[in-house]
Amino acid sequence: MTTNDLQKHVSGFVAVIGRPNVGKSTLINSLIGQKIAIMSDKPQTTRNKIMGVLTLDDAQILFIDTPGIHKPKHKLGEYMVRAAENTLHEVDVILFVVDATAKMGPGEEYILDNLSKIRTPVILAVNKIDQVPKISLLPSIEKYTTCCEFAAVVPISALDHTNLDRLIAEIKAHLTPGPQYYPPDMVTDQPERLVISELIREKALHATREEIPHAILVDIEEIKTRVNDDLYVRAVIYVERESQKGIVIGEGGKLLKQIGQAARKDIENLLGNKVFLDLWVKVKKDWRNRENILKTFGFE
Ligand SMILES: Nc1nc2c(ncn2[C@@H]2O[C@H](COP(=O)(O)OP(=O)(O)OP(=O)(O)O)[C@@H](O)[C@H]2O)c(=O)[nH]1
Repeated sequence: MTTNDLQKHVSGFVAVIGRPNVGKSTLINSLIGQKIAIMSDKPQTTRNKIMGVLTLDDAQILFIDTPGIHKPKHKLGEYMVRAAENTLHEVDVILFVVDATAKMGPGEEYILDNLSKIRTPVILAVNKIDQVPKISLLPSIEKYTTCCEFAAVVPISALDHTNLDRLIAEIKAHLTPGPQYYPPDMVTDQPERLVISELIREKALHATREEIPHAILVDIEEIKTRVNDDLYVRAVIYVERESQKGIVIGEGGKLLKQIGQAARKDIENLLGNKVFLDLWVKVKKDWRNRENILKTFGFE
């Protein structure tokens, strides 16, 4: 990059917020083009902040995928809300993602109320427009624009990649000249173990469907590089009750094996190494309400 290019180069942080299930992970994945954030059909699965880095010729955008803001129900919920709110003060732009197929509800009102206390510019991304007729789009957008001021409003489909260029342009307009923080080939600054635990969690949630809503926590106990750069990973899936342990393991260990195989494939794709995944299931009663356990897993 020449000095002249550097002067034109902008960079900054963007917090992606929105009610669970509006499509934040899908959007980040579509923008960055690589699977880094957890995806699930169930709400509130994004528990850790996963950062994706979009490197363009003239800009570098660092996305922070904040955990879904919602009213705290337990300690983990409180952590998520606090972390998200702190982040919002520090970023250059807030990307508020809403679902065009759903009415504006208490979840959005709660977020809007929080946003009104923050001076960071907010871009409203109205997602899933592939699912709604054009005629009903405007009235639903107006619900938001009449009550709040946005730096921009961009209707998008994260799934179909519709209007994502415009979204990027709007984001770029709010960034200031700055350096490339990360090398261009870097898509996430998360430690390997966080990404690996997210992938395992995603597979476990997917495999157990409705039976274990959010009672799963994954801890990576060990990562070791073996000969030929093969990776050995020992991970524990923590559940809250003995009965849930049985569900995750499945008959004759069938389900756990399935979770392990699916996760291993994704980890190998992501890291480009052959992986040996040593997967365990353990019970830790009521982990959601224990602050020290949260700390152990890196939730400061
Ligand atoms: N039709 C349609 N579906 C979408 C679009 N974007 C996301 N989805 C779907 O919406 C569901 C939720 O998407 P996610 O990306 O997991 O949502 P999220 O906001 O990250 O959810 P949390 O992590 O729980 O906060 C998934 O089934 C996606 O496939 C879109 O543009 N169009």
